[in-house]
Amino acid sequence: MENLKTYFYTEDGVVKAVDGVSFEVREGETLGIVGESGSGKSVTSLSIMRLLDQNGKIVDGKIIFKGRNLLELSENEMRKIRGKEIAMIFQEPMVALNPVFTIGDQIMEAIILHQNVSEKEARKMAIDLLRKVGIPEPEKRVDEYPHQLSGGMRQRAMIAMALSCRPSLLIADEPTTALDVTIQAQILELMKELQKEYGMAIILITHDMGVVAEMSDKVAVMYAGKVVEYGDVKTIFTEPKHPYTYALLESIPRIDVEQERLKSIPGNVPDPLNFPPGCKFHPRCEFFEKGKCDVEEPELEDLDGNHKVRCFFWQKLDEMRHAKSEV
Ligand SMILES: Nc1ncnc2c1ncn2[C@@H]1O[C@H](COP(=O)(O)OP(=O)(O)OP(=O)(O)O)[C@@H](O)[C@H]1O
Repeated sequence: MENLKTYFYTEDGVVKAVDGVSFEVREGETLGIVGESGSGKSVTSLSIMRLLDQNGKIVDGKIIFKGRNLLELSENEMRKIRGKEIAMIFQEPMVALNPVFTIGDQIMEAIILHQNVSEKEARKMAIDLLRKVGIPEPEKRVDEYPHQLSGGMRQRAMIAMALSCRPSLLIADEPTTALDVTIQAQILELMKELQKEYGMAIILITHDMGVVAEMSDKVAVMYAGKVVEYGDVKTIFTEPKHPYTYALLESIPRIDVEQERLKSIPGNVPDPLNFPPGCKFHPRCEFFEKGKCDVEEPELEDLDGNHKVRCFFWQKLDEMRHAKSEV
């Protein structure tokens, strides 16, 4: 993705939901996109699929997938890519699953739409997929309706449907947020196993830094429609440079340190119709400098080719962290 800009045109003004986002994800790799609610994570992924609400428009940028710019394809060509080459799973499987058709019918439909197989073969493939994603008694489950499955099983069924055409890219938007922690761990493990087997790339959207640490190779931290920090997972977790990334990391519960209360980030995500001038994070930032941060917007600075940060004063955070670690 190169300099993607996706705007929404509303009665109250223009919402710059995604404003100049760039990243890269390769075969077999997982990119985590992390940030609070409203930072533009979902709009970024819906832009890749070109499935925006009516009032949304991609106004600039490129999305190069296997050498082709998705933004230049006709709707017909795009339809061949959706679901076959690029698949998506969501937090709430009922968004993707139709309540009036059986799980099997829906997986078979996806298979038949993109592959030249008979109904009988498609049914067998659907059963095999359900088995692969860990659904017990798949021969029986294939004829059940979504409401007959538990939340975790529905999530597995949606993954089966998404994987039915062996996509090269899977976009997972908060895939485990609605599940309890043990099921969450199982689903993440399943995604990792399937990724290894299929060699697919994953874009994982989450607000949970724990999930990012578990799953990602690279991380893009988003704030108010922009990437504020980008790097490999180890760098982001051990050497965060942006005060927002640092604050997100500080708000994860830890078992190695005694904590009376979890830290939260003060203030709220800014109103997209009324972003603050300068750096959009400055009203919440402990390193804010008047006359600079509230006036100019920092560029995404490339620190060493692999690590990028959008902050004028990232050295201040470094100094604070190093001073803390010496205590
Ligand atoms: N159809 C729309 N019209 C106007 N604004 C929209 C529309 N769709 C999304 N937005 C706005 O775009 C911004 C980014 O939304 P997005 O859903 O990408 O955030 P997110 O980071 O995925 O948050 P969440 O974790 O809550 O899903 C938000 O301010 C949202 O209100």
